[in-house]
Formats: sequence, C-alpha cells, structure tokens
Amino acid sequence: MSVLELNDVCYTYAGTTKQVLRNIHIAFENGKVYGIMGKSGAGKSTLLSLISGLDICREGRITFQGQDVATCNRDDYRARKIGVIFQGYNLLTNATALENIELAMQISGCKGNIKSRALELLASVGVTKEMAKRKVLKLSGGEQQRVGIARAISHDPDVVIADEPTGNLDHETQDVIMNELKKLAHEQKKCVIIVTHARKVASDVDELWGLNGGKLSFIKHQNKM
Ligand SMILES: Nc1ncnc2c1ncn2[C@@H]1O[C@H](COP(=O)(O)OP(=O)(O)OP(=O)(O)O)[C@@H](O)[C@H]1O
Repeated sequence: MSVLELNDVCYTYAGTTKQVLRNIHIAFENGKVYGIMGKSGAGKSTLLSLISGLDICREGRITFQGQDVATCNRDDYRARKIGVIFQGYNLLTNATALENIELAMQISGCKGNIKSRALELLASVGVTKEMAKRKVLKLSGGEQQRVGIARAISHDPDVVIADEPTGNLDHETQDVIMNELKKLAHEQKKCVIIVTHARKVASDVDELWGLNGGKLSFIKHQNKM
C-alpha cells in the first residue's frame, strides 16, 4: 500500500503563468528507494517542497496515509512524518554531531533519554561515539552526511526525502551514503525519495522516474528487486 500519493498535481508559482509541474501522478510505497532525475529547472525542488509540506498543493491532491496534506496540520506533518536530507548537510556547524541530533529530537518533541537515543541513531549510520563528540566541521563530508541522515530519521518519519544527498561527495563515499539510504528503505521500511543528477545514484534506486518539462514519467525498476 502506498504511504504518499500525488494525484494530478500541477503547480504554477504566484505571479507567473508557466506551469512548473504538470499532472503529476505517483504513489510512493514504504520499503523502497525512489530516484527522481531531471535537468536543472525541471521542477525537482518544487516537487520536493510540495511533498515535504513546505508549500501547499492547490491543484491536484497529495495524500499521506490517505489524508490530504493541504488540509492537515502541516507543522505536525513536517515535524513528524517527513525527514529531509540536504546536499549541503545543513547541520549546525558550531555544535557537535550529537548536539545536532539532540536538538532536532527536542524540537520534534521526542521524549525519554534523548542522549542515548541520539547516540544509537548515530551509531546506526556509522558515526562512532568519538565522532559524535566532534564539532561537525571536524568531520569529513561523508561523515557529516551520515549525521544528516541520523537527523532526518531522529523523529522516526515514514518518508525520507533527500535532495542531491551525494552531490558534494566522491564516488566511493556516494556508495557508502547510498547504502545507508537503501538500509533505511529495505531494513527500516521507510520510503526514501532521492532527487539526483548523479547517474551512479540513479542506477542504484529501486524505481527511477524522470521529470521533464514539468511531467513525471517512469523510467525503470531495479532488476535486483
Ligand atoms: N519562487 C519562484 N518563483 C517563480 N518561479 C520559480 C520560483 N522557484 C522556481 N521557479 C521556476 O520554476 C522552475 C522549476 O524550478 P525548480 O527549482 O523546481 O527546478 P529544479 O529542477 O529543482 O532545478 P535545479 O536542478 O537547478 O535545482 C524553474 O523554471 C524556475 O525558474
């Protein structure tokens, strides 16, 4: 069953006439990694803003577990249902890896022993206790992105959105981060949606889609599935 569905979604920015997204239909399921490729200006960021609840879908419908995202409490939706991973990591650079996770957990209202849960989360993506105590700027790009992944899943969202998550990383580290994202889908049964230009990443997802001229079309399934 799908966790997130887009039905006939169109989008035009206020004050403009060009339709940036045109009649988008897609159903995302838990346990899969989706890749969305498209040229610069194809509408990828616009699509992610709608999916993540940063912007409201006014034409067509986006539903999360059957509920219309446009009419639900979007602060709650963003704080609890969706996790986001950014190309530039967007971590608090003056804070340690552990503090980044603890803060995210406090903001999203997590209860219990936040420190030990944060350390567990970091360990689950390969960040050791020693690394967790370092300021994030003293971590490599790949290590910072692991912290970014831990933060994105710190409130246990069903859907994890990654915007060019490996864009700043070398090929070997791209593989490591992709493996972490695949683990989230295949072992933790999250729905992982990756927007990417990287062909290597695109070749490693379970379902690949292309965004072209505002239209989303299916490209392929991963044979390994
Ligand atoms: N706030 C805005 N107001 C008006 N038009 C916008 C706005 N933001 C984006 N656009 C236009 O919408 C289209 C899609 O932009 P979007 O940022 O979604 O593309 P993208 O595929 O993410 O591009 P890139 O890969 O370069 O980040 C572009 O033509 C862009 O100029």
